[in-house]
Order: sequence, then C-alpha cells, then structure tokens
Amino acid sequence: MSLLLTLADTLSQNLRRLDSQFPDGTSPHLWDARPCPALDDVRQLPPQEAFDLIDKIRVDLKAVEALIVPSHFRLVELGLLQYKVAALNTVVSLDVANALTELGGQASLHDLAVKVQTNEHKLGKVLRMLTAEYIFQEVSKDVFKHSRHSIALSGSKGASSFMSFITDLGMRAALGISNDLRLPETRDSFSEKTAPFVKEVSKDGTTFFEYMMNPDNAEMVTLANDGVQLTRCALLTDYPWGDLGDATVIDVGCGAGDSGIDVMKKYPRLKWTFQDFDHVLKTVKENIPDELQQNVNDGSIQFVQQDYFQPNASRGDVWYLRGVLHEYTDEDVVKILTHLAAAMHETPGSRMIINEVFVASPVIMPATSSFSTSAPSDYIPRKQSALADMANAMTWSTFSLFGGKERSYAEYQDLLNQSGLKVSRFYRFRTFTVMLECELA
Ligand SMILES: C[S@@+](CC[C@H](N)C(=O)[O-])C[C@H]1O[C@@H](n2cnc3c(N)ncnc32)[C@H](O)[C@@H]1O
Repeated sequence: MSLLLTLADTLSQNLRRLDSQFPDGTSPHLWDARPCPALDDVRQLPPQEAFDLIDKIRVDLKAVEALIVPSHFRLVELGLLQYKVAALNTVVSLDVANALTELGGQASLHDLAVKVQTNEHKLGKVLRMLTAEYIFQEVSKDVFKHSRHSIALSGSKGASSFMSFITDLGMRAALGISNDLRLPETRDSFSEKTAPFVKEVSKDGTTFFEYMMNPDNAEMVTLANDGVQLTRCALLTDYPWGDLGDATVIDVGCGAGDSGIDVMKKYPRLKWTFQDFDHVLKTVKENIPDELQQNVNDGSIQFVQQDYFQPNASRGDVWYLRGVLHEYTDEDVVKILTHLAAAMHETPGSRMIINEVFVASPVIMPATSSFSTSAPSDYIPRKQSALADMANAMTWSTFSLFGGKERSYAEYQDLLNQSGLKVSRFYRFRTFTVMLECELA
C-alpha cells in the first residue's frame, strides 16, 4: 500500500477514535465563535487517550502535507512563516478581535478597517493569512467572522498579550539563532549574557531577566504568568502529588513559589519548604494566599535561604526542581545535583522530581523498518515531552531569551548518573513538560 493510502487509513481510524472520546454533541467545532469546552479550557485536560490521539493525528497530518506538497513550495512556505507570525502580531496590536466582537462578531472588511483605523486592503491580506489557519473565517467575500480560535484573542484576559510578546520580542530574538550557532564566541555558550535576545534586541548587554525586572516592563511578569497556564493543570494533575500524603517537599530555587502554592492548594496535607535567596523568599511570603496562612503559622510551610551550589541545610522527602536545571551547563548541573544527592542521604527513601521541557524527536524512523509504508505516528518516542514540535519550539523560545540548555531524557539520565542518582519513573504530561522522578543510585 502506498504511504498516501496508509496515512488515509490511519488518519481515518484515529479521527474516528478521537471523535468517540467526546460524548454526544461535544465533538470539537470550528466555526462557532466560542471555545470548545473539551479542549480550550486551560484548567482541564483532555482524557489521556484523546491527548495521545491528537498528538498522533497532528504528526500524520504534517506527513500528508510533506507528502503532497512539492519540495520547492514546501521549503518556501516554511521560509515564509514569519508572515503568519507578523499577521498574528498585527491583529493583536490593532486589537482586531475585540473590534470584530464590538461589531457583532461579523463585519465587512471596510467596517473593520475603519474601526481599527487601518488600510482595508492590507487588513484583508493580514486576515487571510490567518483564515488559512482557521483563526477568523471569511463567510462571504470581504466579510469576516470570529472562529473558535479567533475568539480566544478577544476579551481583556484573552491570549492576545502573550501572543504580542511571542510574535514581537520573541520573533526578534529568534532572528539571532543562526548567528548564535555560527559564531565562535556564542556557539558553545548557554549563558544568558550571550543569548540571542542580548545580541538582537537589547544590544546593550541587558539580559532578558534584567529587562523583565525593569519596572518599565512590568507587563512582562504578567505575560510570563500567562505562559505558565499552558502547563499548570498538567503539573497538578499528571503527577501523583496526592500519593505523597503529608511528605515534606523541598522546592529548590522556588522563584515566585506559584507552582508550590498551587500544589498545596490542591493537596493541603503536603508540607513545603521554599528555598531561594532571601530577596526572592520575601516575594514568596507575600504571595502565600490566606487559605495557606495557617500552614505558615504551624510551620508546615517554611522559607529557607539556600544557595544550591552549597551543601543543603534542609531535610525532606521530595526534592522538587522546576525550571532550575535548564539554566545551567552540564558541569553546574552535576554540582547542584551532587549537593542534593548528599542531602537526600539524610532522609532514607527520599526522591527528587525534575519538572522541565524535554528536547523531543518528533519521529524516529528505524533504518530497518518498513517506514515507507507505515504512518509516522507509530514512531513517536515516548520518553520525551509530548507535543514534540511545540516542546522544541518552546526550548528555542527560552534559549533565545534567557539562554540555558534544555535537555533530552538521555542527557538528564547521564547527568543524574554522574551525580549519584538514577531515574526511577518518568511522567509524560498532557502538555509539553514532563516530570522525571529520581532516587539515590
Ligand atoms: C528559573 S527560576 C525557577 C523558579 C521556580 N522554580 C519556578 O518554577 O518558577 C530559578 C530560581 O533559582 C534561583 N536561584 C538562582 N541561583 C540560585 C542559587 N545559586 N541558589 C539558590 N537559588 C538560586 C533564582 O533566584 C530563581 O528564583
């Protein structure tokens, strides 16, 4: 059977299986200007089987595209993707989604252009870049209407602020990636000081972290919080926090402490030690909500100033590192992990949990397989972030702005082994992050 027919059969089967995952009348819609309840609420996750099917279907749909599009068009189209990004950036900065809502959810191009004060012809071209992605829809010539995805850009708490960040500052930083890999002074660097943001955007040595902390750019912190929502529900749901009972979790390099706070709200029996520098802990203390104040008063929540490059003073059952290790070179990661392994020796049975984005291979084709007639979705590796393509894009986004090094499962395994630890379990979340559980070797 040809690859085209294999894909036709596999997609047909998987789409039918996916449809059966949605109870009657809840199958995803596209044209109605409202979110799809089963998929578009960041506070809930689709069932595991539906999530896996969606991942597979997307890989096979890309294969169909790659199969039927001539190489010269395929490559040029990929090279022109910046115009999609620019279109998204334009509708966000002109606030087209809210304008369309105010015009009743459907409007002529003329009325829309008048409302957002731009040129009608250019706006039409921008909108059509997006209707091709089913963001907005053209319902008759030059008449545009909201779709399920464009409605997400409207409202004061819509996706638009995060979109404006990744399509503007993110795009500018991304332009520095090829030079970063090419130039001898940056190609082996994972430092925030040489990150593409510094070279392409700030140009005066200001790092992205310093830029974020500048009170003039206060909106950056809110934006970062919007990004967090893409992974938070999976962090709370796909790791068995409830099985930890009343264990003590040490939140190493806790930052604002938001993930620990959310975990404790859901699992109030847990004891929690926030570790970071004093000035950071001050903010964490301010962030503790009323419902957890009693845990502070009775000592179930503690705040400990701790440099993770020094021997660790705390004792605990679960050592939690979220978004910490990707900031460091391999040598520094081994230093941090070795100190933590020494502390874990003080509490028999303790474990470490590492929450990161893992570098992922969208598809790995064994050279000996009958791949030419199998669907690529049968070759998605499991020990990595799900949504591989999105996960990898996220790693580039982080690197372009902050520097640092996101790693694969095998790379983490190697660093853990060098530090006296070993992987005990792997949790592939229903998002692009994972949890790696480890114990003393
Ligand atoms: C990328 S943030 C991660 C924050 C948090 N875990 C989260 O998930 O949002 C890294 C944190 O590590 C802290 N940090 C940096 N160097 C440190 C060190 N040597 N010892 C302890 N904490 C450190 C920073 O202050 C920052 O809050």
